[in-house]
Amino acid sequence: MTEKPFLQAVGISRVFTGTHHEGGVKDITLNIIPGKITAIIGTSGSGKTTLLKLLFGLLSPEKGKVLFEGERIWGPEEKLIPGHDAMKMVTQHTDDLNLFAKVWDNIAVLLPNTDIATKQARTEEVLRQLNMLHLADKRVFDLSGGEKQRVAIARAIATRPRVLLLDEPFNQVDASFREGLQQDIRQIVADTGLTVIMVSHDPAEVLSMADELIVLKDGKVLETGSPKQLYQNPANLYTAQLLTNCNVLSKADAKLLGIHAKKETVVIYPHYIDVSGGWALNRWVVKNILFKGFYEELVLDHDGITARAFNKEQGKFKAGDKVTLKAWGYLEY
Ligand SMILES: Nc1ncnc2c1ncn2[C@@H]1O[C@H](COP(=O)(O)OP(=O)(O)OP(=O)(O)O)[C@@H](O)[C@H]1O
Repeated sequence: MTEKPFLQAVGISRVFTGTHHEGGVKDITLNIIPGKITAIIGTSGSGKTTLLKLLFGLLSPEKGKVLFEGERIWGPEEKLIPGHDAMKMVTQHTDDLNLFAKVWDNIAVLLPNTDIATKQARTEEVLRQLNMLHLADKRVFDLSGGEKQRVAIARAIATRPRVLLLDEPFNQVDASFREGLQQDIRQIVADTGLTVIMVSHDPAEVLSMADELIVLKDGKVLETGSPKQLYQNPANLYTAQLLTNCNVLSKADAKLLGIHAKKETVVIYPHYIDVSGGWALNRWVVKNILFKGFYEELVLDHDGITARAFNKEQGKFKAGDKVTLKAWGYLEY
């Protein structure tokens, strides 16, 4: 017997027609890999949240269907409580928390009273997984935004859903907290086989957290692949620009970095550019130097053409220096 696909979208569309533009998603077919983290990425308005809501059952597709292990996911027009029991969703708003109850009770309340020992053990386990055990007796009201977000995720996984959908869950969380939470979610996925589908704007986040990326453009899937594949070899310029802050030059301008491309548009990641101060081909001028911690970003100009390069030997250049650029890697479109 062949195994049923896990979570599938089959030709789903949901289009919103506005006065100036059309939004939503159009004719999407995809398979979510079980036990992995899939991130949906795309520019603002590309349909990420719409796709997440369709997968979860918060929206009904106009065309096509969403299937969980072969079973249709019903939307709000079709079922009083839409979606599937095996799925839980967390957004950046932690609305469903009981602010005046303790962290412990926010989790425990979701678990059945039939076996108190099991209920206690599960609440403790979930709080431990999210590094919240030391805050168990605090009221949610007194927690920081990042801690509240952890409680929201703990609540979502308490009843052991098989799929967790996250819509920009780390938006309100500061950088240091964010990294810890990302690692904890990766650990939970590794330990429990939970499947996570997340929407994120942050390239660093999706690159380090996801196993699989779905790139959306104008409501359609443009490409899919692992973060490494799509970072190193994106099939589309759009994807390269989503994942990196890259230089995009014309074929003619790229010659100024020693590139002889065949196609019209050349993408060069800033860390693929060597900057040297030799005499021979001093064509570029250092316009600005931005301190970035362990490296600096050089903003360079050549008669109105701008390029950015990273330099780890801080202090080597100053504004106004004439330099030579040599790219040792590039992509062309
Ligand atoms: N309920 C709705 N009614 C009308 N238009 C909608 C509705 N929901 C979404 N849209 C439109 O559909 C498009 C896609 O929206 P969606 O929220 O899915 O995009 P997104 O990629 O998640 O954007 P962002 O990154 O800005 O959150 C947008 O143009 C949006 O205005």
